Amino acid sequence: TQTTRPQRMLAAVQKNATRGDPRSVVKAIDQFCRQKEWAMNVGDEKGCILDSVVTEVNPETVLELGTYCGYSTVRIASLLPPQAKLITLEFNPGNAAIARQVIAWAGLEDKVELVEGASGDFIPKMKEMFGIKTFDLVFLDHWKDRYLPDTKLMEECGLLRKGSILLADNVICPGTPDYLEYIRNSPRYKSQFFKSHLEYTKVEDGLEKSIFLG
Ligand SMILES: O=C(NCCc1nnc(-c2ccc3[nH]cnc3c2)[nH]1)c1cc(-c2ccc(F)cc2)cc(O)c1O
Ligand SMILES: [Mg+2]
Repeated sequence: TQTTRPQRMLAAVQKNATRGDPRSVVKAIDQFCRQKEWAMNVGDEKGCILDSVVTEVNPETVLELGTYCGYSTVRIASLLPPQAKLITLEFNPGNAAIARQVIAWAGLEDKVELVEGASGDFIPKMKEMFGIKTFDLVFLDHWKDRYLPDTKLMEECGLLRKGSILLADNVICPGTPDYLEYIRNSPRYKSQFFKSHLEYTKVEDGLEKSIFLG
């Protein structure tokens, strides 16, 4: 029977990457997406911007919305300090199953809590489920029409503190116009746009980095 693209991506990781070596997992996925099949990972170009933000913030608590196959999960988790925790939310059970194996191949399962479900259901439960008070860094990479409602929900649930950083993928392509309008005009945020390209293509895209001012 026909395999799925995430399954073929995992096979490429298991064939070409070294167990316990996150960089080799990232490289294997980027090679698969460039040479074999495009897939919606943040990719190597935007991935470098993601890496620099993670390194700068040096977060103890991270929330990733939209795990997909775990590519950005591995990039982020590999840069975290020892006690730090990354919670990542995936809606599609099939993708979540692949992501767990990609994260395990990278040897990062102890730093990552992968939750399957809808952001609207889980964001209000973060405190009680994981003992999280606030997030130092949130990486938004899930459904593009959920960025704005979920940002408002995180504000309402008190999950953001003065200085929390939101980093949003795909603000140009596929685009998140309502989120950009809100975050760039809100007095509660200071935003900065990092121009880049849609993963593995020449199509224009970029990341929006926003600091919550409290
Ligand atoms: O849809 C995307 N990413 C979303 C995956 C996801 N993985 N998990 C979720 C989730 C998780 C909890 C949720 N709770 C409620 N909705 C949820 C959705 N969403 C996406 C799409 C593209 C893309 C660009 C150009 C094209 F021609 C086609 C596609 C590029 C990208 O970089 C993306 O990130
Ligand atoms: Mg994306």
